[in-house]
Amino acid sequence: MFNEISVILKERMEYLEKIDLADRTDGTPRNKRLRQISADTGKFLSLLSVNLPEGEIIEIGTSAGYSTLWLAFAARETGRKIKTFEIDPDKVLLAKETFRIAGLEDYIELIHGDFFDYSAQLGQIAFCFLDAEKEIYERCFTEIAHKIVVNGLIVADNAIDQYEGVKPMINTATDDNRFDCLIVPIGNGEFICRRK
Ligand SMILES: C[S@@+](CC[C@H](N)C(=O)[O-])C[C@H]1O[C@@H](n2cnc3c(N)ncnc32)[C@H](O)[C@@H]1O
Repeated sequence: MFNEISVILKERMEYLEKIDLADRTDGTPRNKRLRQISADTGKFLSLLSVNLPEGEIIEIGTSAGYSTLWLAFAARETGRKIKTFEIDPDKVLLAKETFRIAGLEDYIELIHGDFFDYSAQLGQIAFCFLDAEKEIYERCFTEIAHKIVVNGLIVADNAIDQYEGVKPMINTATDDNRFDCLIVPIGNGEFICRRK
């Protein structure tokens, strides 16, 4: 999977990595920064999502599509499709560009809007990557927990570097007997919930 990343795709990933790095120091306002996952986290998401049960694969918080690309490698491998949600119009434009350049549009459905306006319409979910504002993590968990299929996963980013923000979700999920949960120290810390 990782050996099949094309030169064009690698270049787009490096381009986004550079913007993300510059964002962190050049005074770009927080809501306009790309705030991407690390490459290691991306590989981890690919590996986790390549062997999923039946159900939707979703991402909450697309930004410019960097994390979506990693999920899309697995989707290409397995012939599946990701639904990714992004509320910010400028980031939607960047993400569209990313998916077009990467040639992975067939494996990605980009939805411009607030995730909560769409969550009720979702069917059974096999995988959710949660990477939006930390204040909404617990609500996202509550909205989707009952839709996660057996052996399905929720993976939430920033469980270590923004532990206090993610804590309400961590506590709610850990207390929920339907899930086995663990924080994995990769990238910014990934909180994984597996539906029993
Ligand atoms: C941390 S960034 C996502 C980074 C991206 N996952 C990556 O690694 O490339 C969080 C994104 O979530 C988006 N967002 C926040 N609340 C949202 C909501 N309710 N629905 C959809 N997107 C939302 C923000 O606009 C922002 O672009």
